[in-house]
This record gives sequence, structure tokens and C-alpha cells, in this order.
Amino acid sequence: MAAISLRNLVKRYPSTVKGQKGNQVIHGVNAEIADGEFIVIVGPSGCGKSTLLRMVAGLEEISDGTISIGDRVVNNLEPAERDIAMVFQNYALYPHMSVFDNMAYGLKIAKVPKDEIKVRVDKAAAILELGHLLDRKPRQLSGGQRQRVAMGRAIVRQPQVFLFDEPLSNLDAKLRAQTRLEIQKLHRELGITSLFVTHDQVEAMTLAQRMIVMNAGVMEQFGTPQEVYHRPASTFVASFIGSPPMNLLKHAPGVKPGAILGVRPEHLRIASSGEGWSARLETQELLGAERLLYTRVGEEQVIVRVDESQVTPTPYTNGANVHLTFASEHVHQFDAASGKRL
Ligand SMILES: Nc1ncnc2c1ncn2[C@@H]1O[C@H](COP(=O)(O)OP(=O)(O)OP(=O)(O)O)[C@@H](O)[C@H]1O
Repeated sequence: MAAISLRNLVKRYPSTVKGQKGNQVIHGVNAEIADGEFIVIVGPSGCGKSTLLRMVAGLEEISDGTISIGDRVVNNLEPAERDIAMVFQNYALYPHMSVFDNMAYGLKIAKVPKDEIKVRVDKAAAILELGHLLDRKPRQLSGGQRQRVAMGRAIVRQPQVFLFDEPLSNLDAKLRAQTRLEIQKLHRELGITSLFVTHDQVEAMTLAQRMIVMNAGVMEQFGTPQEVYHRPASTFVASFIGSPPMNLLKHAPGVKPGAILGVRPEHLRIASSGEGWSARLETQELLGAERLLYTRVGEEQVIVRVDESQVTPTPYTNGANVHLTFASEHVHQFDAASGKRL
């Protein structure tokens, strides 16, 4: 196991057009990751999260800055010398090999003795409940089972660091939720420092001990899921984490000039009369246990999320004039120009 240190990390891809400047996709990322931590790197498509992970893995050259794993700077080390194991989105299993051989392959190459290989594969198979599938070929497995074999192959190597690149995105919603729990359990048992890339904020919130929120190659925030949800560092983080996203208003009553006021849909209350912002209820969606109310305050849309079990005896009527209130501790203020938290 090992800590990971990312210092002033920069990635520029060379231009494919001769004479043109390259494309910078990572802009000076700094992060100190403790030994044994589970870190999720989250952000929208194209924000640079895979590039960041691949730089740690040694699959992409580092343009500037340093990466350390444990007490070694790894910038110039080959992937095989970095003591990491990576789990990919497409599992990358060998189709002609059995589950056992897929898990054992890396160890065979590394010339680990045969009986030691058997001990390690059997142990990983037991942890992942793959023991009864060791003779099967990948095509005879379900997507979730293939995913576990890919994890097993990483575990048997007993690396210092696990790197996961969207490993759950090929699974259906139910299996994804179940595999999330398995990954959490695995991390509790093995305690190996892990970097996990996803574009899915629910995956990030539920798996991360701390999360790195990326936007256009910049680290917008590095914090626990609670910090990121309760104290988003920018309007980007505020609207990326949380569903539906935080309401961000420029013109509502009480918003200072040059500022943006943020309040989450779940922190707004709705009443037919009284104090607060005057709003018009335009439309609504019933999600089961919750209802989303789409209102308009002046020119701006404000979404309110209400718990269905607390619906008032008077039904919410589209077109009605309503009042929105919120507690002051739930208000977030951002600078309108930079988007940063004030
Ligand atoms: N080999 C390359 N050459 C040039 N540009 C690249 C290369 N690989 C990636 N990029 C660019 O770098 C940026 C970051 O890509 P990256 O794959 O890291 O994003 P991502 O956040 O992982 O996205 P996704 O979730 O879609 O996989 C993108 O703008 C992409 O177009």
C-alpha cells in the first residue's frame, strides 16, 4: 500500500497539425492521497479524468509536474514497474483462457511459482465469489461476473494501488448498484489505495472517501462527499453534484449584484401564502417517493423537491402562485464572474 502525490500535473497532447500548438487537457492538478484511501475522480465527458488516471498508470506521458507512489517519483517508470493494477471498463479478459488462467496470467508472466499462484487466485476467487467459475471461459459468464474476474486479476497482483477506469459502466443499473457495494467491501477488506474514475455522480458520492471533481482539465474541488455536497467550491460543482442540480439564481430578491445565490431543490419549502419568494408553479413530475415542482421566480426557473409523504392536503396546482422559503444555512453564495464560492 502507498500514498499517492500529484504535484502540478500537466498534460499536453501534441497537435496532429504540424506547426500548431498542442492541446493542454490537464492544467496543474495537485492532490495528496493518503495510504489506503479510496478516491473517486468524477467529472463530465472530456474533462480529463481518464487522462489523469492513465498518467498515474504510466500509459500517458507526463508533460509537466510529478507523480509519486509511496516514496518513489514514478514519472519515468514503465507501467509494470509502478506496482499498480488497473481495472478497465471493457474488462480486457483473454477470451480463450479460463477464469483461473485469466487471473493467473500476470503472475505467470512475472514468474511467480505455480503453487503461490494457486494460493493467490483461490483467495481472490473466494473474496469475489468466483470459486465455482474458475474453469469457465469469459463468454460463459455474465457481465457482472466478467467484471469480478477483471477485479480478481487486479487483486492477485497484490499491488500498492488499484486504478479503476469506469469499471461499472457496462453493467445494468441493478448490477451496478450491487457491484458498488462489492467494491466497498473489497476496499474495507484489502485497504489498498484506490483511484476510481467515473462520470456518474451517484457512484462518486457512494464510493468515495474523498472525491476529485474535474472540469475542463481543472480540479474544481477535492473533498469528502459531504464537503462537496454541503460546501461546493464553485457553481460547476454545485450543479454537477446533486440531482436535480442546485438552483443558481442571479436576479431573485435578495441576491447581491455580482453574486449568484444557490439553494438546493430539497432545501426549498413551498406554501400557498406567506413569506419568501413569490413564484409560479409551472409544471411537476411525480418520481414515486418524491415530487419535483418546476416554478418560476421572475425570469428564473427554480426546482423544488418535496417528499411525497409530506404533501399538503391541498394538491399542488399547475399555474398557482406560491411562495418559496428556505433556511439561511442552506444558502450558498458564489461570485458571478469566477463562479467560485464566496
Ligand atoms: N490521444 C489524444 N490526443 C489528443 N487529445 C486527446 C487524446 N486523448 C484524449 N484527448 C482529449 O483530452 C481531453 C480529455 O480526455 P479524457 O479521455 O481524459 O476525458 P474523460 O474525462 O475521461 O472523458 P470520458 O468520460 O468521455 O472518457 C478530451 O478533450 C480529449 O478529446
